[in-house]
Amino acid sequence: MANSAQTQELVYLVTGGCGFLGEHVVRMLLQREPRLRELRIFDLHLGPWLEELKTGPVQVTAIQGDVTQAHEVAAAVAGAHVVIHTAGLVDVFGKTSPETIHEVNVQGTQNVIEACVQTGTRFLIYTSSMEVVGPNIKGQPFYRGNENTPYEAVHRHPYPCSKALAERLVLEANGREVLGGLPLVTCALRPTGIYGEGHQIMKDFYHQGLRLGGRLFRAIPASVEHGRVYVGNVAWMHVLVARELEHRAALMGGQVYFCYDNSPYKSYEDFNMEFLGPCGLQLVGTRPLMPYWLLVLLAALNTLLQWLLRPLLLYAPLLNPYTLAVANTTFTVSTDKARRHFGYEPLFSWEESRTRTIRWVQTAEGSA
Ligand SMILES: NC(=O)C1=CN([C@@H]2O[C@H](COP(=O)(O)OP(=O)(O)OC[C@H]3O[C@@H](n4cnc5c(N)ncnc54)[C@H](O)[C@@H]3O)[C@@H](O)[C@H]2O)C=CC1
Ligand SMILES: CC(C)[C@@H](O)CC[C@@H](C)[C@H]1CC[C@H]2[C@@H]3[C@H](O)CC4=CC(=O)CC[C@]4(C)[C@H]3CC[C@]12C
Repeated sequence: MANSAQTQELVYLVTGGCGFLGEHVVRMLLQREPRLRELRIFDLHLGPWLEELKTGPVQVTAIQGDVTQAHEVAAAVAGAHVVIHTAGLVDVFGKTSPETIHEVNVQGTQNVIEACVQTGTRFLIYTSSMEVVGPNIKGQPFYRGNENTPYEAVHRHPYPCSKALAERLVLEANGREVLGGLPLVTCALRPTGIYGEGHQIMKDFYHQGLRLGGRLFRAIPASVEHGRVYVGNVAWMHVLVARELEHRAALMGGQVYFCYDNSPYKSYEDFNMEFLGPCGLQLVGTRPLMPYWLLVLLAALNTLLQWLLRPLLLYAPLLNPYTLAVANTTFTVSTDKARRHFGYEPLFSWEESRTRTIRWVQTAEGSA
């Protein structure tokens, strides 16, 4: 791609391009990748907002498709220079079966890899997750760790298991020969908890607070740090990796990079209050209002209720044994690998990220 710096001749494919992160990646590419000729957006559910993107100089091609269907993936990948694979089932609430999570997140990723090999696409960026590392099932803290920090990554939950398997497939595919005889170059990005415009869980917390008279009740000690990263900076890292991967293939190929920015280290609940507080909510309690054993009991009760109600309706509350365990285990990163390897610097400051997110919560709720 070296000779296309001045001309618009690149074709990118973003899988999951209508999702929370995917939409930001799509918009960031249109704003900040001048070499784009065509941007393909592949998703199971296409958003109506895509229509507004079709008026610009870049050809925007919306493709309704399923990553579990190899032929649909191959048709979408054929002719693309770069694939950014964000599509996945982000389910830690028991909404879908473990089999479905595996089929989408693992088999779907395998289908993307094979499509690149069979059609000659050389650059594949995979949206992995912090969950590939932890928190592990032993609840061991990962305190401001980096990509080389020793940590026993042991999982049981279908979601982290699927992300870990998919990431391994992507990294192992680095160097495979693609159609045309050149090597496939892959890398994986590991966001911590992404926040920002479009974050459904943030909206769920907001609605929960409204239902409780403007109050949320602390369940997790403030001392338990949880890594968070602004969606715009995650999108920017994807764009930057896609731009640099060819020229720095020897350094970046087969590598993993945590997604990070200058968002502060706080507990998950305290971090959310950076946005929900200015929207009128209050977090009650400087310490957890309930003993941990009671939270464990309530989480287990939610699992029982989910199972009992499943024939009638989907009951998927925020509190379940997995989300409680994850929220209650410190997991934060401190790294500069992305800066060292491809010159990444956050595009949005903490102040900008916070303001944009507050504005979104306010308008999203206002529109609702
Ligand atoms: N939300 C977060 O805090 C984090 C997310 N990630 C990863 O980032 C990626 C995007 O996550 P989000 O934007 O939060 O999720 P999301 O659910 O908002 O977006 C996922 C997109 O993938 C699409 N999709 C799902 N199944 C599909 C299939 N079979 N075929 C085609 N498209 C399909 C969905 O329609 C959706 O548009 C995922 O791979 C997730 O594992 C990683 C770390 C943190
Ligand atoms: C009910 C309370 C215990 C409340 O504090 C629960 C919060 C809980 C819903 C979230 C706490 C940590 C979140 C996860 C974390 O950010 C890592 C993630 C990475 C991903 O790839 C997908 C999302 C998630 C699993 C994220 C999901 C929500 C939490 C478990």
